[in-house]
Amino acid sequence: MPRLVSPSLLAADFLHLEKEIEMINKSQADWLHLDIMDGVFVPNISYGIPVLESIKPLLKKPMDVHLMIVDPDRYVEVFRKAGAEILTVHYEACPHLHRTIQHIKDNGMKAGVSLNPHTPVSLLKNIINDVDMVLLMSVNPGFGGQKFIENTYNKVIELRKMIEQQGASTIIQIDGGVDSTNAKALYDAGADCLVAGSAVFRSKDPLLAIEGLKNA
Ligand SMILES: O=C(CO)[C@@H](O)[C@H](O)COP(=O)(O)O
Ligand SMILES: [Fe+2]
Repeated sequence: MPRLVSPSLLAADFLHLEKEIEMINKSQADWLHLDIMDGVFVPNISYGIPVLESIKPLLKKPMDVHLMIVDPDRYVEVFRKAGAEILTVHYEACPHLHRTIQHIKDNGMKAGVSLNPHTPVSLLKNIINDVDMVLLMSVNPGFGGQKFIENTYNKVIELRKMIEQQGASTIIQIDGGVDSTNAKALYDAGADCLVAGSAVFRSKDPLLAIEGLKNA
């Protein structure tokens, strides 16, 4: 199984984004995680399209875009044009999830679906073979720097079992409160990709923090 690390830009120094992107390029990070929040689906507003467009020419890694917005279908083309390679939508925001996933794939991107901490993994049974990635939220979406929810381990194990039983090749991504204290246990439980904001950008040595997560 791959061990991927996708640092979340939400915890970066926004006054010096160029420096932060150069650090990501030099690092062992596999992707860059970009959190888009609309103040409606989640009680916070982050950053948007112009920031992604500015970063794109400098960034040498795939853009892993996590949409925490209502009606994400409306913005699929916009995020492809802004440079997204992976586009993840929330289960809770998509009444026609199968159509939304198809829409993302038709635009040449990998499609992900994210579950809030209270949303059961079992609800993915009829979509798991169609998605490239499942993002399990290990905090309530909307903010960085929150405490990891321990029940996430049970969800990872259940999801890994579902993926194997249904012969899918879906990547399991974990997002929220990930750091050096839980990274190894998450990989051991069956996670493929760890998102980390504070643990990377707020650390004294972000390059080392990324290396630590990758080799946990
Ligand atoms: O999607 C989100 C929050 O809603 C995340 O991607 C956070 O940005 C992760 O930050 P840390 O919990 O690692 O500080
Ligand atoms: Fe995220």
